[in-house]
Amino acid sequence: MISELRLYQFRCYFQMAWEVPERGALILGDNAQGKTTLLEALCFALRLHSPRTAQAAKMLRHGAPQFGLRLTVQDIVRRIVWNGGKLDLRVNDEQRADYAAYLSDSAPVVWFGNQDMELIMGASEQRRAHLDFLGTQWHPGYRNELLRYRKALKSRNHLLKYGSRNPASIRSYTKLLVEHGERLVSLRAQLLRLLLPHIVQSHERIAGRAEPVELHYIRSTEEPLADMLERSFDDDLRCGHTRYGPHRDDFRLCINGMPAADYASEGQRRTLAAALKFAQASLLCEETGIAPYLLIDDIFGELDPSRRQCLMEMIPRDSQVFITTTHDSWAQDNASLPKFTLSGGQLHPAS
Ligand SMILES: Nc1ncnc2c1ncn2[C@@H]1O[C@H](COP(=O)(O)OP(=O)(O)OP(=O)(O)O)[C@@H](O)[C@H]1O
Repeated sequence: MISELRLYQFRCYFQMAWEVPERGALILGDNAQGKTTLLEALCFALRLHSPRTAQAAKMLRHGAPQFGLRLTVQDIVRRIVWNGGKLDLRVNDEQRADYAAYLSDSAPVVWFGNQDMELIMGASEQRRAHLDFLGTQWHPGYRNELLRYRKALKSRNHLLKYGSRNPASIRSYTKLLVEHGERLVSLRAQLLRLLLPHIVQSHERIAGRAEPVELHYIRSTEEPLADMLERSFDDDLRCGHTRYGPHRDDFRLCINGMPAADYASEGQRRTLAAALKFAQASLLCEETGIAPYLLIDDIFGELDPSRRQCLMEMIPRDSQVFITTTHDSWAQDNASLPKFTLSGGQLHPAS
């Protein structure tokens, strides 16, 4: 459990220290007070991942030269300093050489923000990002394959764009792309198979009735990736980028046999998106044996009281949970978490 968080020059926070209650907290604040930023800081300190940006530099307070995060989890202190484009990662003052070393003993996280409500209908990038964040927390090999795939893709695209006179070099990256791409696809498909029963269960609890839910992995090509990349070589050269592979894959949720993105009502899509998030929490519990931290950003105020109650009951018992809201009334109704108000970058226990 997290017992303390300290921020330094992190987005809107100049300096802040917070003694974190054992069960987590419900954080109430007006718009633009730093609620999402607080959850982002927790997410980054735990997983080196921000759901808002892929560039750590964006988290730097405007005009500041560096930012720092310090998280105490039981008797372990995790510390991150970003300075001049470099991240210094330490656990109990010992430097961790890279992301993988820092993450190796950090607990999983489930992030549930407002934009996730659009997960079913939204762009495929959003669903891939969602799947990859889950995958990297589920299986150590997933992160490895994903990073190697991305590296090969970046190099191949660079050559396609700027080095077209050298097809042999492009083909050497194609080989790497296929090798890591196929492994990544098979891990993603395995992950979706494991996730499905958790979604079915969560969906039934939230919707209050059983409806057939399916989950399909959609490849950007039906052909083996190696064949497709060979066949599209000239077109890729003309376009200057790689048009097939796991970076273009997607997954689709179906309800009652029909794709939810095309046929489900808005309410059904939101229920499915919530089910997907809570399924993620129960899958991570089951697969890693560790209750994930839940970071829930401003979604509860939008839901009716019975649905809120249902979601609260679905939070894994041992999870530490952080919920933000602008809705005073819902915060007052909810007696189960310690409450704080956030204003001007400072947290205060709510009376
Ligand atoms: N890098 C940065 N440096 C300084 N301030 C920043 C930076 N990035 C964002 N901000 C500001 O931080 C403030 C708080 O943003 P945040 O998204 O955390 O607010 P919030 O309380 O979640 O608001 P809302 O309820 O509207 O979602 C905003 O005014 C935003 O413009």
